Amino acid sequence: MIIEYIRYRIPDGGHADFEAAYQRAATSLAASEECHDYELARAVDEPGSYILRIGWTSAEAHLQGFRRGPWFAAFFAEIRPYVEDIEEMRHYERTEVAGPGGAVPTLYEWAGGSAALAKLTEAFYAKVAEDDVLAEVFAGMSPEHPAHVAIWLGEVFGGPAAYTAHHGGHEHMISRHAGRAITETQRRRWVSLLLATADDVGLPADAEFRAALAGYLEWGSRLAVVFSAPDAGEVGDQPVPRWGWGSAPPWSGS
Ligand code: HEM
Repeated sequence: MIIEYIRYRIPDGGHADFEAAYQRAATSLAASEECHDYELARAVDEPGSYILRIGWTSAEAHLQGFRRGPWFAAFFAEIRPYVEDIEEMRHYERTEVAGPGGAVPTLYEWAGGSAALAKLTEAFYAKVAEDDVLAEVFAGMSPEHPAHVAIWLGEVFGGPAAYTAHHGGHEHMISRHAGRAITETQRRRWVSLLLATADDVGLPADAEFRAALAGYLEWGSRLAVVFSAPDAGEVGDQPVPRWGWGSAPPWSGS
């Protein structure tokens, strides 16, 4: 994705009209298939300074697609009066420097850290050993497996990158599923048993945490099925994924 930043300096007395014009122009952005997302922010310490951020699928999609497409005329009609107020208009690309700050707890912290995740996977794989669908799948499981999965989950949920540092990272995890031909029945049982175990061991039961946990388990387990298929291709070197709160951040009670 390419990010376009447009900085405006709007003279006194014109701020409300400017924002209203962009509110109308935004319907064209929302409808454009080249536009990923957009956001207009106003400076709090320098009234009249605005920054518009638009995520485009690519610079070419913006310049060749949007500008020549069906939505541009209506968009430009709204913002044309403010073209002279533009101070900067550039396309940017993301760098590796990005991440969440400390204001929102990670899922790892919310869950209770490494001890809580280790308790979860210990209890889970004890149940797996007794399960009519899963026992056979994990019959040859190494004794360290529960601890390793807890370390994996910890890294995915924003804790220490210990699986990457000490356990072979993403590539190793993928290799442990390769060729196992995990079925949909096995996957579904794996997820439902793990969610039930989350209740048993007392992981936070709030709606936001459980939605994020269930979302990751659905996503990850479906990928495990894909990677375990006999005809699965090479995955290549990738970082361990990170999973966050998604659309429902932790409830602060206000
Ligand atoms: C979100 C979903 C999943 C995650 C995060 C996950 C995580 C992992 C990890 C980290 C390992 C490697 C452990 C190590 O380093 O020793 C592993 C291995 C394994 N996983 Fe999964 N897994 C998932 C889904 C599944 C499912 C759905 C199945 C089957 C129903 C499955 C079956 C296995 C098996 C059989 C192994 C090898 C165990 C051993 O021999 O030690 N996994 N998994």
